[in-house]
Amino acid sequence: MRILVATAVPVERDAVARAFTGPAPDVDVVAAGVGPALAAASTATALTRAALAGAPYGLVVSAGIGGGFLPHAPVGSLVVADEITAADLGAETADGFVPVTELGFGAVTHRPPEALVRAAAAATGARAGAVLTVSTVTGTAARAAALRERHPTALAEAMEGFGVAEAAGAHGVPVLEIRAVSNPVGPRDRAAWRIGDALAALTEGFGKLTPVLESWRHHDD
Ligand SMILES: O=C(O)c1cccc(C(=O)CC[C@H]2O[C@@H](n3cnc4c(=O)[nH]cnc43)[C@H](O)[C@@H]2O)c1
Repeated sequence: MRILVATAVPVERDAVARAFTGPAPDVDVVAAGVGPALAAASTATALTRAALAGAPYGLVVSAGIGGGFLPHAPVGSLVVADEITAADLGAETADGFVPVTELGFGAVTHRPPEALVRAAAAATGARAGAVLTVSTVTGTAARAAALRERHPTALAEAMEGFGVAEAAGAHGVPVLEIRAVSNPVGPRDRAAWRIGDALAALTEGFGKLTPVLESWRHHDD
Protein backbone atom coordinates (compact mmCIF):
# COMPACT_ATOMS: atom_id res chain seq x y z
CA MET A 1 0.00 0.00 0.00
CA ARG A 2 1.31 3.45 -0.92
CA ILE A 3 1.23 6.19 1.71
CA LEU A 4 1.15 9.96 1.12
CA VAL A 5 2.49 12.20 3.89
CA ALA A 6 1.48 15.86 3.46
CA THR A 7 3.36 18.49 5.45
CA ALA A 8 2.91 22.24 5.10
CA VAL A 9 6.46 23.44 4.46
CA PRO A 10 9.71 21.90 3.12
CA VAL A 11 11.48 21.78 6.54
CA GLU A 12 8.65 19.60 7.85
CA ARG A 13 8.80 17.42 4.73
CA ASP A 14 12.55 16.95 5.22
CA ALA A 15 12.11 16.15 8.94
CA VAL A 16 9.64 13.37 8.06
CA ALA A 17 11.76 12.07 5.17
CA ARG A 18 14.82 11.79 7.47
CA ALA A 19 12.96 9.08 9.40
CA PHE A 20 12.86 6.79 6.37
CA THR A 21 16.51 5.83 6.22
CA GLY A 22 16.39 2.04 5.99
CA PRO A 23 13.81 -0.23 4.40
CA ALA A 24 10.77 2.00 4.48
CA PRO A 25 7.14 1.60 3.59
CA ASP A 26 6.14 2.90 0.18
CA VAL A 27 5.89 6.54 1.28
CA ASP A 28 5.87 9.83 -0.62
CA VAL A 29 6.37 12.97 1.48
CA VAL A 30 5.23 16.29 -0.02
CA ALA A 31 5.18 19.90 1.15
CA ALA A 32 1.55 20.69 0.38
CA GLY A 33 1.49 24.32 1.54
CA VAL A 34 0.31 26.32 4.54
CA GLY A 35 -3.40 26.49 5.37
CA PRO A 36 -6.37 24.20 4.76
CA ALA A 37 -7.20 25.34 1.22
CA LEU A 38 -3.76 24.87 -0.32
CA ALA A 39 -3.24 21.66 1.66
CA ALA A 40 -6.53 20.29 0.29
CA ALA A 41 -5.75 21.30 -3.29
CA SER A 42 -2.23 19.86 -3.20
CA THR A 43 -3.32 16.64 -1.53
CA ALA A 44 -6.21 16.12 -3.94
CA THR A 45 -3.86 16.71 -6.88
CA ALA A 46 -1.37 14.12 -5.56
CA LEU A 47 -4.15 11.60 -4.93
CA THR A 48 -5.63 12.11 -8.40
CA ARG A 49 -2.23 11.83 -10.13
CA ALA A 50 -1.47 8.59 -8.28
CA ALA A 51 -4.88 7.11 -9.09
CA LEU A 52 -4.57 8.02 -12.79
CA ALA A 53 -1.12 6.42 -12.86
CA GLY A 54 -2.64 3.21 -11.52
CA ALA A 55 -0.77 3.44 -8.21
CA PRO A 56 -3.29 4.92 -5.77
CA TYR A 57 -2.46 5.79 -2.18
CA GLY A 58 -4.10 3.73 0.57
CA LEU A 59 -3.43 6.15 3.43
CA VAL A 60 -2.83 9.90 3.75
CA VAL A 61 -0.99 11.38 6.74
CA SER A 62 -1.13 15.09 7.59
CA ALA A 63 2.03 15.88 9.54
CA GLY A 64 4.03 18.78 10.86
CA ILE A 65 4.48 21.10 13.78
CA GLY A 66 1.58 22.56 15.71
CA GLY A 67 0.44 24.45 18.76
CA GLY A 68 -0.26 22.38 21.88
CA PHE A 69 -2.96 23.03 24.48
CA LEU A 70 -1.27 23.18 27.89
CA PRO A 71 -0.88 21.28 30.12
CA HIS A 72 -2.01 18.35 27.99
CA ALA A 73 0.40 18.75 25.06
CA PRO A 74 3.67 20.45 26.06
CA VAL A 75 6.28 21.74 23.64
CA GLY A 76 8.29 18.87 22.13
CA SER A 77 5.52 16.31 22.62
CA LEU A 78 3.67 14.44 19.88
CA VAL A 79 -0.06 14.39 19.28
CA VAL A 80 -1.99 11.99 17.06
CA ALA A 81 -5.49 13.03 16.03
CA ASP A 82 -8.41 10.82 16.97
CA GLU A 83 -10.50 13.61 15.45
CA ILE A 84 -9.54 16.23 12.86
CA THR A 85 -11.85 19.20 13.29
CA ALA A 86 -12.18 22.49 11.43
CA ALA A 87 -12.53 24.82 14.41
CA ASP A 88 -13.36 28.05 12.57
CA LEU A 89 -15.53 26.80 9.70
CA GLY A 90 -18.91 28.28 10.46
CA ALA A 91 -20.63 31.50 11.43
CA GLU A 92 -20.18 33.90 14.31
CA THR A 93 -23.58 34.77 15.81
CA ALA A 94 -24.80 36.82 18.76
CA ASP A 95 -25.02 33.50 20.61
CA GLY A 96 -21.52 32.44 19.67
CA PHE A 97 -19.91 30.28 17.00
CA VAL A 98 -22.08 27.95 14.90
CA PRO A 99 -20.32 25.23 12.86
CA VAL A 100 -21.30 24.83 9.19
CA THR A 101 -22.85 21.47 9.93
CA GLU A 102 -25.46 23.19 12.11
CA LEU A 103 -26.15 25.53 9.20
CA GLY A 104 -26.88 22.49 7.04
CA PHE A 105 -23.61 22.26 5.11
CA GLY A 106 -20.71 19.89 4.71
CA ALA A 107 -18.59 18.47 7.51
CA VAL A 108 -16.33 19.82 10.23
CA THR A 109 -14.80 16.58 11.48
CA HIS A 110 -12.97 13.60 10.05
CA ARG A 111 -12.12 10.58 12.21
CA PRO A 112 -9.00 8.55 11.45
CA PRO A 113 -9.30 4.76 11.83
CA GLU A 114 -9.36 4.02 15.59
CA ALA A 115 -7.01 1.05 15.45
CA LEU A 116 -4.45 3.07 13.51
CA VAL A 117 -4.65 5.95 16.01
CA ARG A 118 -4.17 3.52 18.91
CA ALA A 119 -1.21 1.83 17.23
CA ALA A 120 0.39 5.15 16.27
CA ALA A 121 0.04 6.51 19.80
CA ALA A 122 1.44 3.34 21.37
CA ALA A 123 4.43 3.22 19.01
CA THR A 124 5.39 6.90 19.22
CA GLY A 125 4.32 7.85 22.75
CA ALA A 126 1.99 10.46 21.26
CA ARG A 127 -1.14 11.47 23.10
CA ALA A 128 -4.36 10.91 21.18
CA GLY A 129 -6.99 13.65 21.04
CA ALA A 130 -8.65 16.16 18.78
CA VAL A 131 -6.40 18.22 16.53
CA LEU A 132 -8.08 21.43 15.45
CA THR A 133 -7.54 23.02 12.04
CA VAL A 134 -7.58 26.83 12.09
CA SER A 135 -6.98 29.43 9.39
CA THR A 136 -5.73 31.92 11.98
CA VAL A 137 -3.06 30.91 14.50
CA THR A 138 -4.43 31.46 18.00
CA GLY A 139 -2.77 34.44 19.65
CA THR A 140 -4.60 35.11 22.91
CA ALA A 141 -5.42 33.21 26.09
CA ALA A 142 -9.10 34.03 25.57
CA ARG A 143 -9.17 32.41 22.13
CA ALA A 144 -7.31 29.35 23.42
CA ALA A 145 -9.82 28.98 26.26
CA ALA A 146 -12.77 29.39 23.89
CA LEU A 147 -11.42 26.67 21.60
CA ARG A 148 -10.89 24.26 24.51
CA GLU A 149 -14.37 25.01 25.81
CA ARG A 150 -15.88 24.18 22.41
CA HIS A 151 -13.53 21.20 21.93
CA PRO A 152 -12.75 19.75 25.38
CA THR A 153 -10.65 16.90 23.96
CA ALA A 154 -8.47 19.20 21.82
CA LEU A 155 -4.74 18.65 22.31
CA ALA A 156 -3.34 20.69 19.44
CA GLU A 157 -4.11 23.12 16.64
CA ALA A 158 -2.54 23.45 13.22
CA MET A 159 -3.56 24.79 9.84
CA GLU A 160 -3.80 21.89 7.38
CA GLY A 161 -5.27 18.68 8.82
CA PHE A 162 -8.90 19.29 7.85
CA GLY A 163 -7.95 20.25 4.30
CA VAL A 164 -5.84 17.12 3.89
CA ALA A 165 -8.67 15.04 5.40
CA GLU A 166 -11.27 16.53 3.04
CA ALA A 167 -9.12 15.58 0.05
CA ALA A 168 -8.53 12.08 1.42
CA GLY A 169 -12.26 11.70 2.14
CA ALA A 170 -13.16 12.73 -1.41
CA HIS A 171 -10.91 9.90 -2.65
CA GLY A 172 -12.22 7.37 -0.11
CA VAL A 173 -8.78 7.08 1.49
CA PRO A 174 -8.29 6.97 5.30
CA VAL A 175 -6.40 9.81 6.96
CA LEU A 176 -4.14 10.22 9.99
CA GLU A 177 -2.75 13.45 11.51
CA ILE A 178 0.40 13.71 13.61
CA ARG A 179 1.71 16.94 15.10
CA ALA A 180 4.90 17.73 16.99
CA VAL A 181 4.25 20.61 19.36
CA SER A 182 6.41 23.69 18.66
CA ASN A 183 4.56 26.20 20.82
CA PRO A 184 1.74 26.48 23.32
CA VAL A 185 -1.66 27.57 21.99
CA GLY A 186 -2.19 30.96 23.62
CA PRO A 187 -0.73 34.46 23.82
CA ARG A 188 1.37 35.17 20.77
CA ASP A 189 5.11 34.78 21.40
CA ARG A 190 6.56 33.81 18.03
CA ALA A 191 10.15 34.09 19.33
CA ALA A 192 9.44 31.28 21.81
CA TRP A 193 8.42 28.72 19.17
CA ARG A 194 10.74 25.70 19.48
CA ILE A 195 10.61 24.70 15.83
CA GLY A 196 13.92 22.78 15.87
CA ASP A 197 12.84 20.67 18.85
CA ALA A 198 9.49 19.96 17.23
CA LEU A 199 11.09 18.95 13.93
CA ALA A 200 13.42 16.58 15.82
CA ALA A 201 10.40 15.08 17.60
CA LEU A 202 8.68 14.68 14.22
CA THR A 203 11.65 12.74 12.79
CA GLU A 204 11.86 10.51 15.89
CA GLY A 205 8.10 9.98 15.86
CA PHE A 206 8.03 8.92 12.21
CA GLY A 207 10.95 6.55 12.87
CA LYS A 208 8.83 4.80 15.49
CA LEU A 209 5.75 4.96 13.28
CA THR A 210 7.37 3.11 10.37
CA PRO A 211 6.52 -0.43 11.60
CA VAL A 212 2.94 0.69 12.24
CA LEU A 213 2.66 2.01 8.70
CA GLU A 214 4.24 -1.22 7.39
CA SER A 215 1.68 -3.39 9.18
CA TRP A 216 -1.18 -1.05 8.26
CA ARG A 217 -0.72 -2.20 4.65
CA HIS A 218 -2.35 -5.49 5.56
CA HIS A 219 -5.11 -3.92 7.59
CA ASP A 220 -8.62 -3.13 6.47
CA ASP A 221 -9.97 -1.26 9.52
O1 LIG B 1 4.03 33.92 12.90
C1 LIG B 1 2.85 33.78 12.65
O2 LIG B 1 1.95 34.44 13.17
C2 LIG B 1 2.45 32.71 11.73
C3 LIG B 1 1.25 32.85 11.05
C4 LIG B 1 0.89 31.87 10.16
C5 LIG B 1 1.70 30.72 9.99
C6 LIG B 1 2.87 30.61 10.71
C7 LIG B 1 3.70 29.44 10.59
O3 LIG B 1 4.83 29.36 10.95
C8 LIG B 1 3.00 28.27 10.01
C9 LIG B 1 3.79 27.01 10.04
C10 LIG B 1 2.97 25.78 10.30
O4 LIG B 1 2.99 25.51 11.64
C11 LIG B 1 1.78 24.99 12.10
N1 LIG B 1 1.59 25.60 13.41
C12 LIG B 1 2.56 25.67 14.35
N2 LIG B 1 2.09 26.19 15.47
C13 LIG B 1 0.82 26.50 15.25
C14 LIG B 1 -0.19 27.09 16.08
O5 LIG B 1 0.01 27.42 17.26
N3 LIG B 1 -1.40 27.26 15.52
C15 LIG B 1 -1.66 26.89 14.25
N4 LIG B 1 -0.74 26.34 13.43
C16 LIG B 1 0.48 26.13 13.93
C17 LIG B 1 0.75 25.26 11.02
O6 LIG B 1 0.17 24.04 10.63
C18 LIG B 1 1.53 25.90 9.88
O7 LIG B 1 1.48 25.19 8.70
C19 LIG B 1 3.25 31.61 11.58
